[in-house]
Amino acid sequence: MSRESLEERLRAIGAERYHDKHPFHDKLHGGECSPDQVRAWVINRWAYQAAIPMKDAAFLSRCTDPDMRRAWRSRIEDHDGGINEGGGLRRWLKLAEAVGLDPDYVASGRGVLPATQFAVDAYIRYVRDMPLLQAVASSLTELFAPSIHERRIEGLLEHYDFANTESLSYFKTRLSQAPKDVAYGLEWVLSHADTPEKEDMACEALTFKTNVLWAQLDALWGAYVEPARIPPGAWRPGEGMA
Ligand SMILES: O=C(O)c1cc(C(=O)O)c2c(n1)C(=O)C(=O)c1cc(C(=O)O)[nH]c1-2
Repeated sequence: MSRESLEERLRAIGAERYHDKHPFHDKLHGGECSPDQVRAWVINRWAYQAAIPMKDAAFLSRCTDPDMRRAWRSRIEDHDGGINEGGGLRRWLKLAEAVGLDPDYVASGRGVLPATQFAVDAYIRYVRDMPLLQAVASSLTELFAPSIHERRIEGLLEHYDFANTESLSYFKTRLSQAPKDVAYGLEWVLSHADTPEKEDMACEALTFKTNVLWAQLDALWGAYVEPARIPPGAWRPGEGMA
């Protein structure tokens, strides 16, 4: 198989399985979420945001090539940022504040749905334990992220009063960060997946990751969209407000 055909296979996985196809995103971007459904999304998505620098730290801990570590470490800087200015995580908390939540409540991780926590923990473990090729390939959902971020910025600005440049700064910033990460990750996967078995491994990793993302939205839908069924211990409307 050629590099081109592997890239085609990877893109086909995104076209079929990426979470931009999930009905929760249609509802969110189309202005059909209630304020509490938006809050539930912000609280649960925090769990994913918080896991990302942890999985990247797990990645760095097993990476023996200094050049690769140098290229990869900016991912942690993007999310954690410096002591004073912070990074993506702090920008996410701006969104939390804008939708009426107490940022300390969101940052505590309390109220996150059990299935969401299982999914994000599985992502950290996957990156820590699987062959490096799969650890890298699992990040390639970011090939498809800029277009969903663009659609989200547009949809939220159109439909919700809380949306403005400050509250949506997380997504705006990702528009320039994600392409640099994914260009590196894709090139690395295409040049290291040099046997049919390794190509399959890369595709399996990307499929696994689309499942991590999809499972989070299924959990959200089951808990907060009618007929809503909020699991014990998960966030209930009214809790964690500013
Ligand atoms: O809003 C989204 O749909 C979305 C999806 C993804 C993704 O595809 O994993 C990421 C992000 N956002 C994101 O903001 C982000 O920083 C990010 C890092 C990673 C990763 O796997 O390393 N994915 C994503």
